[in-house]
Amino acid sequence: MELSSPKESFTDLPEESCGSSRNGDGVPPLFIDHNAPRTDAVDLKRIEAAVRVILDAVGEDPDREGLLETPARVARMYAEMFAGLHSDPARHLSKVFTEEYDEIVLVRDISFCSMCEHHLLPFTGKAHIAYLPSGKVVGLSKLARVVEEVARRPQVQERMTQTIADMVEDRLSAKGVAVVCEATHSCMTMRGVRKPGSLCLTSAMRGAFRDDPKSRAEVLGLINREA
Ligand SMILES: Nc1nc2c(ncn2[C@@H]2O[C@H](COP(=O)(O)OP(=O)(O)OP(=O)(O)O)[C@@H](O)[C@H]2O)c(=O)[nH]1
Ligand SMILES: [Zn+2]
Repeated sequence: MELSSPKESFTDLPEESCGSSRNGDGVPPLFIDHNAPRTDAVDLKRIEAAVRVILDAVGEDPDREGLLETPARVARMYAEMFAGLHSDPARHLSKVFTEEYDEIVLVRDISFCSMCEHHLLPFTGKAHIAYLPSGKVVGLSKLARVVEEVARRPQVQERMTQTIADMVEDRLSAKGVAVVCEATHSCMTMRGVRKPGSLCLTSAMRGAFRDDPKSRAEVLGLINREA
């Protein structure tokens, strides 16, 4: 199964295609964040038209003053929420450095906001990423960047968790990878079954964390430890 699921190869994207290299008015930005995913690959005009249809269909007047700018706002919002479809989050893991450290590295409580692919409603929570290095480590912020960008896709939590684990395992050649995500799904809290407070936990274990019960228990103990 293709877990990272970009629709094309992004390795050949020109550098300037990453980040908000221009805004809607064609005015150059103050700076270019080369770490940011693309937000310019989304068809804003088609989203705007669709939002007008939705407003009309629910019985609203898309031409009343308060809603005039709403289709454009929603289009920009989707471009932001789905920017991860147009980038390869694993690129953040390309700058690794050598360090003789072979114990657990864990970054906990990385907040994220993703979109459930069934209802296009947000699921929000925290991701915890641990790995056992094999001579190579990566900047800690890069793990958070991977979470931030993988989250910006329509998906289920299970796939998001596995995608992150596979990227870390692959790029760092880690001896073990553990990813745990915990999230609240709006589609379960604000509609449908309406269960506020319910939490979904998913994990993806690779290498030693999957095969060795002691390593698995150690990393889960660190993830669950009181801060
Ligand atoms: N496994 C999994 N399910 C999810 C996730 N996000 C949303 N869902 C579920 O997707 C399911 C979609 O079920 P359907 O029966 O097709 O849609 P529905 O009639 O809107 O379902 P209800 O939410 O029960 O009202 C629901 O049970 C959601 O809770 C996720 O990340 N992982
Ligand atoms: Zn849902």
